[in-house]
Amino acid sequence: MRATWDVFCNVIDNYGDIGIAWRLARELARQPDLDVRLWVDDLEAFRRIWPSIDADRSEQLDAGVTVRAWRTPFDDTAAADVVIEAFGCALPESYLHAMSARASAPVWINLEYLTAESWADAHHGLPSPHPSLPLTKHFFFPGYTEATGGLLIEPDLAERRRAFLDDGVADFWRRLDVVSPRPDELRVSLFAYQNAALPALLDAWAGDPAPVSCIVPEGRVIPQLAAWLGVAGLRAGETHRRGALQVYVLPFLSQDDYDRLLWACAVNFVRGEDSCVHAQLAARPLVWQAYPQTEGAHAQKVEALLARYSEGLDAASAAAIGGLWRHWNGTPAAPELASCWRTFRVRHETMTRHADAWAARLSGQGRLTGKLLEFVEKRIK
Ligand SMILES: Cc1cn([C@H]2C[C@H](O)[C@@H](COP(=O)(O)OP(=O)(O)O[C@H]3O[C@@H](C)[C@H](O)[C@@H](O)[C@H]3O)O2)c(=O)[nH]c1=O
Repeated sequence: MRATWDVFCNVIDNYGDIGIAWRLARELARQPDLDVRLWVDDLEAFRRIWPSIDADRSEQLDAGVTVRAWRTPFDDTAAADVVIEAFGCALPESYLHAMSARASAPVWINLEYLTAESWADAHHGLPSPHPSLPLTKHFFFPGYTEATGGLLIEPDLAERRRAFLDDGVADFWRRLDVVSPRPDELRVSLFAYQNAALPALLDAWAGDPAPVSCIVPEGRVIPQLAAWLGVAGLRAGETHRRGALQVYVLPFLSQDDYDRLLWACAVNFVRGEDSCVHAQLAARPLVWQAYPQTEGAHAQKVEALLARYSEGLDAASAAAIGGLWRHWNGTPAAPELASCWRTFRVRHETMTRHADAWAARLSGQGRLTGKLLEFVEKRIK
């Protein structure tokens, strides 16, 4: 018998909520015997990462997923066998009642934010009974260890990446209207929040002994980049040179094209969660900007992932990557950013080998979709 799954996504800001919910829904829809609906309250944001979405439609089928507009008041609908709320979004009251009216309660899961911190091991899977309805929610923590829910890794990702690297990169640059890299050039992608360290980084790139190309999709970092370049504004399609640095501004890409950008660049500056995971899987060195949290809570997330990621790196490389990550997240670090960049540059090949081994290690461990299916299987009545 086919099982029904409802995934709920409330877009708070940025693209991580919908980016992760969409990857998950697509993966679930690829399983045999699952009917998957994705409820999204901001189809405009969704359309930016997945341009075939029609923001005016209340229901549409895309990539095997039934996409429903999550509106208030909420449409009356039967509750699914499995209900996933992404990142603690509050389910509509009427839907909660539909869940409790079923003969057997659905498996109800709150998909949590990813962290490399060790406490995720102990929190993964914990139940939380609803205060007044006969329903129990379970907390599902993605993570980097066997005890967590794993990472959202598409099973065919490595294969698609290899095929792209063998045969697709030149076409990709052509399609984006960006010249192909010269042999001595370092190509870097930049996806960031506003960042106090950006001017120092751009100075370092402009002063690099070899050419550096920075590929930046339109987004929150653009005003700061324009200020550093000394131009009034920046639009997709513009390119500017300062010293060794060539900047290319791209339109915001589809999620699949953004993955390709991560594969095609030699170094990726990423932010939040989803681009961070997919930059790790791109097997290229990355510099991560965590989503800024009050009281500096993000610094602990950065240190936790850095500790895991740097395992097995030689001391100089670990210091360089650690320095870059800390400067990039506003945490105290020595030496200064330019010096970390120089060391990183010299050790780029070592870092790339390390990134490759790290990606292989991640791909070999438990995947989120598989673990989620197992988790549900044990609880479904
Ligand atoms: C740059 C770019 C990204 N993307 C996609 C990749 C990802 O799926 C998504 C970006 O998501 P993230 O990398 O997670 O970064 P983000 O900053 O957009 O999302 C954040 O939102 C906050 C609310 C969360 O608390 C954070 O943890 C984080 O997830 O956008 C594109 O589709 N096209 C693009 O051009």
